[in-house]
Amino acid sequence: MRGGTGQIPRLRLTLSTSSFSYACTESFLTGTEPVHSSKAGGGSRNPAPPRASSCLPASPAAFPARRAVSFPGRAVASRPSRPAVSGDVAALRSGLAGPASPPPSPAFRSPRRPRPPAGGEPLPVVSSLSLQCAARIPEAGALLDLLEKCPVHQQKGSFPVVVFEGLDATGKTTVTQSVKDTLNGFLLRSPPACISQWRAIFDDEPAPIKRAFYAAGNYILASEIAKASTQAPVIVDRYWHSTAAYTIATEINGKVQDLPPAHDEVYQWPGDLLKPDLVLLLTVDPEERIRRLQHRGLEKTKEEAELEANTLFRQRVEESYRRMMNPSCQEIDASPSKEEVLNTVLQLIKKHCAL
Ligand SMILES: Nc1ncnc2c1ncn2[C@@H]1O[C@H](COP(=O)(O)OP(=O)(O)O)[C@@H](O)[C@H]1O
Ligand SMILES: Cc1cn([C@H]2C[C@H](O)[C@@H](COP(=O)(O)OP(=O)(O)O)O2)c(=O)[nH]c1=O
Repeated sequence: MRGGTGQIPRLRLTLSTSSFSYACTESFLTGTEPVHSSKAGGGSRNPAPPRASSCLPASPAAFPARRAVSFPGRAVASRPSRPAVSGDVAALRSGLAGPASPPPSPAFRSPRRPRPPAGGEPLPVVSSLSLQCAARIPEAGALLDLLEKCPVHQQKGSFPVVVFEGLDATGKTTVTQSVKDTLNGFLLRSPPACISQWRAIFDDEPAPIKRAFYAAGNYILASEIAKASTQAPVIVDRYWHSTAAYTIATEINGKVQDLPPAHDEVYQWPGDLLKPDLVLLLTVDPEERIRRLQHRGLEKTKEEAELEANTLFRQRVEESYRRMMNPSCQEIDASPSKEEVLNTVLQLIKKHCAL
């Protein structure tokens, strides 16, 4: 069924009254089995691991050949030309290409539907949306399959969960690996390893679809965090704050002053996403960051190219990080040596987490 007719995907980014989520994921069904957590190796960027069996859909037949289908949604999905600033903010709040009015309470539209009654069929709208998504992007179907397996209410274990955020080349990969080694913990990243092989595919899609991928990745990652945090401290390289900050900075053009004001609901953590204990935001001055980027010499993602070319974009991402709430980010100057940064980080973790 997944390879059905070329209907228009209904992937929508929705920013509603308490946070934002992705209407594509309205089609995500709920399930009961947690996704297995993986002990990440760290160090390598954008890993494309062999398909982990625990994360795979049931059969390769689930992946019909990709078809080039023209996509009217593109017009909606591409970055909007800049209307009045207040219009941008209103669009962010009420939903890009989303419903004209905010959804009824509960205000936050979870990427997932409530669990269907035991043994019950998925809601018709759910299955039809899911098929629409999957018809054009087979990997979307596989993503839905994975999300189905994640429990709806994800409980953190007793060990601390510490997230590292920051612009590219601020030192996240370096410090997360060292903290993981020091604390003998788990190192996980967003998007999680089990879906990272599809990242290039979704990165080439219009913005709302791409973001739906990252948003879904956070929920899949949350199940891995939930499981791992019952066994050891969990270190996370990017999580919801990245998805939110890059989305806001992309959808709002212009200067930092044009961002939704501090305390706006767009900076809120989603109500149904497992929260970390501590979020550390690594910052370095722009010159040092460029030096590190050049030294690293890896192929650039679109966001990285944008960050390099566009000072305002970089400022908007960083400022959006600073405005994130509940949990907010604790900023760390990551310009000193690797050893000094590690020391600062470890002290903060000791201070804020029960270790
Ligand atoms: N504190 C530091 N001082 C100097 N160089 C650093 C420091 N931290 C990281 N680097 C170097 O900067 C580059 C980018 O770091 P990386 O950890 O890959 O950043 P990110 O994961 O945030 O993109 C790498 O070449 C890394 O070795
Ligand atoms: C996790 C995540 C990353 N991104 C972007 C930010 C980065 O510019 C790009 C690459 O992220 P990443 O692979 O984590 O790069 P790095 O190790 O250099 O930090 O993807 C999003 O736009 N949304 C997200 O949810």
